[in-house]
Amino acid sequence: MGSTVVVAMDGPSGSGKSSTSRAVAHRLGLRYLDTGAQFRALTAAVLDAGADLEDPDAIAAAAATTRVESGTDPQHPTITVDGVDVAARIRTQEVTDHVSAVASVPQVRQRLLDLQRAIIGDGGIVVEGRDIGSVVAPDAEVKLYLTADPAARAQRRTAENGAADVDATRADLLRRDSIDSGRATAPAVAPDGAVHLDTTPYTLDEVVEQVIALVRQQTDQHTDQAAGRATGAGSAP
Ligand SMILES: Nc1ncnc2c1ncn2[C@@H]1O[C@H](COP(=O)(O)OP(=O)(O)O)[C@@H](O)[C@H]1O
Ligand SMILES: Nc1ccn([C@H]2C[C@H](O)[C@@H](COP(=O)(O)OP(=O)(O)O)O2)c(=O)n1
Repeated sequence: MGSTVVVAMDGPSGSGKSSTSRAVAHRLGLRYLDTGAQFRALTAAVLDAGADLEDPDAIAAAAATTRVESGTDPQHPTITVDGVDVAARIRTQEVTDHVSAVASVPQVRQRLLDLQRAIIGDGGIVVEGRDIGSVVAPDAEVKLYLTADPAARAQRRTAENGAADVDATRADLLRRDSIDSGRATAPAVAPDGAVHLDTTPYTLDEVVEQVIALVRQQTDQHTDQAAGRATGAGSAP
């Protein structure tokens, strides 16, 4: 696999972005970046700083001095805040409850946008989130928009968390969908040019196979186009 490819994977919670991205990156020898984990990490830092979560300026100030680092090995992704491992902390209900509010603050998004683009660098990476194909990497060679029925998403999340209350999980997913897609800065959208994949009827393995086939097809197309440009193929004599 060409090591400069960027695969942008967007979609709502529980659509399968993380598990699909990690498996695809591992299979294709690419790096992996979970941008949701970065927003969760800044949220944990903002909570620890005791900032007023109703006050965007207070959130921005608390986030401004926080150093977030992401390890991009798809088999062992890591996330630290000021050098401290926060992998478990960012999955707590407290962080989940507040992450969409923190992610709505423009200064928070700008700070992470700079970091995300620095990590993407020359590519060779699968990046997942809500604004990857639209804002972070609009020139990505491969753009995917994953969805699934809310019932399936809630069922998946409930099983993953070992929680009992599917209805509460579903309500929480829909609450975050609404904040994420309604915010003014970089709202969660289906990016222009993204291939829409409804994962509801497919197993994770089936989705991974479909995405790998698409990445191969799209990157072959790009290679063909580049070769065409190099030889002048397709242009007027
Ligand atoms: N196609 C699928 N079918 C069934 N379960 C899936 C599928 N894709 C992902 N899952 C499971 O659903 C849960 C949420 O998936 P995840 O990849 O974390 O979604 P997202 O990153 O979009 O929130 C995980 O436990 C994962 O193993
Ligand atoms: N690129 C991104 C990634 C996540 N976010 C926000 C919106 C999401 O509700 C939270 C958490 O994202 P995450 O991908 O961890 O959420 P789930 O694992 O799907 O529950 O962060 C964002 O605004 N932009």
